[in-house]
Amino acid sequence: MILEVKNLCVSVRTKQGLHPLVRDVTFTLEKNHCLGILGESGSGKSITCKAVMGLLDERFHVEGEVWFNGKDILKMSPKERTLIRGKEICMIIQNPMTAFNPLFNMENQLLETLQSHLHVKEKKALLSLILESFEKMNLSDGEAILKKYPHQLSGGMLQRIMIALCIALNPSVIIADEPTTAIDVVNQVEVIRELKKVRELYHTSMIFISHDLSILSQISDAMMVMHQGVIVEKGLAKEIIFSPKEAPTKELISTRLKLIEAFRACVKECVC
Ligand SMILES: Nc1ncnc2c1ncn2[C@@H]1O[C@H](COP(=O)(O)OP(=O)(O)OP(=O)(O)O)[C@@H](O)[C@H]1O
Repeated sequence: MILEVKNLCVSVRTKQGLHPLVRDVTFTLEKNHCLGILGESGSGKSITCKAVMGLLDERFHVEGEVWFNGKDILKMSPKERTLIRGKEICMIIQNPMTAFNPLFNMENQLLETLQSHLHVKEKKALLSLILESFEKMNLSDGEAILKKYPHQLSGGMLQRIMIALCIALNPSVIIADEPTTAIDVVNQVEVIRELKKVRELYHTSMIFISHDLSILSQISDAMMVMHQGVIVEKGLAKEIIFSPKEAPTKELISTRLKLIEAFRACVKECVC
């Protein structure tokens, strides 16, 4: 096991006191496995992962344990956490447009990120590492990409650049928080394909968050379902998909199936 989360509780401070957002979340991430976190919007998926990474600010009250390499991330100093983030645990966020600074070209910001995490100053070595990672992500003409600013690249392209950056950092764990939500369906397929490739090439352990069961089913080994801030079901991905036990899981699966059936009927009507 590479990551163990025990009894994680997250509350937000309000004028009326602490308001609970996530309660008693316990799970493990096995080495070289992908854990899919499924749940409707607002069920607590992102807050859970941000808490795991120690990314929540002082407005939030976090309790529990997050064990990584024999150390509890929640007990670490901010400096120790910064050393783990990026180098050991990388996060791919929902909207790639907000992940990059619009004022700098890709070369400047990718170099800066790699320099700060890898402690390598030599620009030439880092640039070749970036270009190598671009190639692995099927991003052709890497040199031209590096000269571009974020607004000159599509969402799908930026998401693949973010994955390439993760590859260059070679972390033990990647947390992908709805990485396909903000991009079109063609790019969604490509991003999933690239993330699967990362797992095959680097044996990276992964947490993949989504409200879309069809996407999760393509990449997850294990799955846990969240509903209103708690885990309602967890197990092997196949078990959850083929024999869901809890009402929120059944609801998510039947809604997805209804959408697929409605789309099929629509296509059939148009073709006939
Ligand atoms: N900054 C914040 N301040 C207060 N409450 C928040 C904040 N961010 C999230 N929440 C609340 O925490 C709960 C869980 O939100 P979270 O973002 O984890 O949901 P999610 O399952 O990731 O949903 P989505 O798929 O829409 O991203 C929600 O009720 C949300 O309103």
